[in-house]
Amino acid sequence: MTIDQFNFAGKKAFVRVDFNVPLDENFNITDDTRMRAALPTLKKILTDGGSIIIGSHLGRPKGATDKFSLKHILKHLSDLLGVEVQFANDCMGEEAAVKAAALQPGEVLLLENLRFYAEEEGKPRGLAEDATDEEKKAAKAAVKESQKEFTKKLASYADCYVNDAFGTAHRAHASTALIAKYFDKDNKMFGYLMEKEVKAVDKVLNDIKRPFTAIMGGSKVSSKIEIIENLLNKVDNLIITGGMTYTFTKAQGGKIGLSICEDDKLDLALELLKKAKEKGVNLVLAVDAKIADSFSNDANTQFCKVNEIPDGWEGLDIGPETEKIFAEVIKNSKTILWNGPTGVFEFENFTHGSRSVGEAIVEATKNGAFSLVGGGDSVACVNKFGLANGVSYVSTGGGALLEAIEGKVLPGIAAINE
Ligand SMILES: Nc1ncnc2c1ncn2[C@@H]1O[C@H](COP(=O)(O)OP(=O)(O)O)[C@@H](O)[C@H]1O
Ligand SMILES: O=C(OP(=O)(O)O)[C@H](O)COP(=O)(O)O
Repeated sequence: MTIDQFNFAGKKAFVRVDFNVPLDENFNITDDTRMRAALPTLKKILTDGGSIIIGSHLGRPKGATDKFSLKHILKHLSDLLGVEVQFANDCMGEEAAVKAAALQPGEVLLLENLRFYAEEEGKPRGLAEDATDEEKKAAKAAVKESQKEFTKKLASYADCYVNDAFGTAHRAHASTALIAKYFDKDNKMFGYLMEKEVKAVDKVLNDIKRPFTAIMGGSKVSSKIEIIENLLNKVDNLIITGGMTYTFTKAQGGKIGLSICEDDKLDLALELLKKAKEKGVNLVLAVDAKIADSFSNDANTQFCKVNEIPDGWEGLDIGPETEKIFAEVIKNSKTILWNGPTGVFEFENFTHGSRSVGEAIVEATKNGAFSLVGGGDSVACVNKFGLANGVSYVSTGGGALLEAIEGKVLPGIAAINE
């Protein structure tokens, strides 16, 4: 079933989108690409005469907090759609059920952040640090059990299910995967964005022009480091940058000061370095860093070798030597995949590295390379630097894009196809 074949007239659609957009300290949206990307699907449903219940997450909350409330995006969503979008303060409460039931054709209801409930991810929360294995097992079983009710309730709001959340398609969560089984095959489908993203990934995978370079940065070290091993089977060059750098530097015995690091991934980092060598993949790491004496745009800064960061300082961007090395590799590539900034690009003083990587990608693209940039923050980055038109394809997925390129079947996609 494709969305084009479906007539939504008189139907209520539960649409899972990825509105996990970057917000500034005043809760202003700094990049709305992910919201705009879902508009064709939302508009098609409304034009057909359907109504919509929108489900999304925002950030990685560990419970209900104002900081991660989707009410911050409500007004902008109404503006983009040209419809006064209603809001349910709790995706599970009575209010959500009543408002969903009362929706008339052309109306839209946005549910509060689904991740305010542990059931969305299906992982227990609030476990004591010293919890025993037995307690952990019991907590996991309990949340898995209550997840069924949670999923069923979400499904009960609608007649059909549309998954348009490519950015979250690599998560086997209640609203991205489990929910699909509550709809028969004629009432569940991908939205336009999902269709477009899957086609773009297929295009790359079916015809990889070499050298193929992947650039992985950002701050989601633990989820992305796991992806590297499979990517090593696909790429010729792998540039590791951003927050991921320091786990590799520390693993090799370097001094990283206060830089972000995943201590339980040090062995994995060493193993990946070894595997890259065995497979003949050129794994490129930073040699220098722009360091700061606090996590702030106004911090004192200096450049130093990446493995000689003094105590009390942290690496917030790459240094000029590294920029040159990265640019050289990128400019000699024919396929380029970028996910994750080289530094804390939200702070003006730490944008230089990400900008230089973006510019090198644009130059390579001008010279015939096919370039893909993906991820909420990476896309915000290329937009901020005015480089989006110079890359071949901008994806709303970061981790999802990497996993799709890795060759994995994403749970959000499998759930609809099964
Ligand atoms: N050295 C670093 N230290 C701390 N945070 C970093 C560092 N480099 C990049 N980041 C942060 O990584 C975030 C983006 O990471 P991520 O979510 O993995 O990317 P994307 O959304 O593009 O997939 C940005 O908020 C940026 O500030
Ligand atoms: O922003 C997202 O992913 P990305 O940072 O890899 O682009 C998605 O919304 C998924 O979020 P998650 O990585 O917290 O599951």
